[in-house]
Amino acid sequence: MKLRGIELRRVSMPLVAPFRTSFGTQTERDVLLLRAVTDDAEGWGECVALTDPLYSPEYVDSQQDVLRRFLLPRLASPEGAAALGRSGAAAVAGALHAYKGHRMAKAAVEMAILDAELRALGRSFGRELGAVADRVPSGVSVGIHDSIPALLSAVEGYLDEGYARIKLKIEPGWDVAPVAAVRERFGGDVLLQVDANTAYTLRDARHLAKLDAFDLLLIEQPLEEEDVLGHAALARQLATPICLDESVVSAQTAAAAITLGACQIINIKPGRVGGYLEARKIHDLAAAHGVAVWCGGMVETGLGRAANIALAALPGFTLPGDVSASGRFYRTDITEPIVLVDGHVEVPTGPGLGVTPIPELLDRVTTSVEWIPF
Ligand SMILES: CSCC[C@@H](NC(=O)CCC(=O)O)C(=O)O
Ligand SMILES: [Mg+2]
Repeated sequence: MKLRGIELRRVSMPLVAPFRTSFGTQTERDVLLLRAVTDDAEGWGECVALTDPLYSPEYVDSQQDVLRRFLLPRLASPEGAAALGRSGAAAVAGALHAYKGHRMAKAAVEMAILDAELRALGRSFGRELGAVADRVPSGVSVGIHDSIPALLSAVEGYLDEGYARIKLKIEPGWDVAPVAAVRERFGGDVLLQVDANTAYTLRDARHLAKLDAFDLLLIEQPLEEEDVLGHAALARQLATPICLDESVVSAQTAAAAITLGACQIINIKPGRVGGYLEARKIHDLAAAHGVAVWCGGMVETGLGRAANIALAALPGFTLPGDVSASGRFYRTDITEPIVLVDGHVEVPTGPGLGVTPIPELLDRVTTSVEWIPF
């Protein structure tokens, strides 16, 4: 693997509707894409950092900066180039380990190099990661709405589209009532879960226990990301399984959370944990402990979406993921749109990601391009 350089490209994609969570409302996605150019092929990576550091410490400008000033020069150094020459994408995490954090930037560069490597080999992401299915069920994430009727209308639309599972964003003041209304309107058979994005504290335990009445699959990240012991205490007070998202940033933190009883389920997001190879490690670790995992989403373009679907096809991903169709968030994706068929999305079979940006669509949303030569 000889890397000639990496393009840092920013694209701005309007969302089809505002997406409100406990930490804010998004109306467009400012995405950092990486294009790795090697002697044998080109590969694409997607950095999932949001515009503001409200989901995690990373924000998109910080990730472009850390790539430009630290991560890419390290990979371009003689040691980095030698490691890449020997082991390709498998060398990226080790080569960048000295730099703390910035996992979303590290994940994006590993993804781009892995994509180039696999395209050159003619091997798909799914084949490389260990996919055991050619399609996976898709859940859908539903934001906080202005009213219960508006929420019910949105949920009805997603159920009509065939989504296999409904996830409701919640926050203090918008939790028990919307969940009860969805259960009342659509019945007990709908697979239903909630995501608080760290909005509660342990003092809310008795209130959160009211959600036990609604047969939820899980409660995702109720407490702040570093409160692992708080999640363990909360798990002892709730019947509904606790699922961690923001708290799990590596296989190490996944092991600690499982051992401490802080979670019974894990939402795996490759960008959050530093890449698809670390994501697979967490999948393997969770399986060894009998912990179910599912693939989370960060409102990715079709590039990240395609890679997530390949990951979601691994055997331990036993719950529907946030791997929804492109149309959930975007009127026009930068790739061929990912579509929902009978509640499932197809695992791409082509080399690498199996999808590539459509040049004219990519150019239409591009806001900047920066070339980093190696
Ligand atoms: C902008 S919200 C991103 C984080 C959120 N992601 C989703 O709700 C799923 C988004 C998607 O389907 O891509 C989560 O905490 O799980
Ligand atoms: Mg979440």
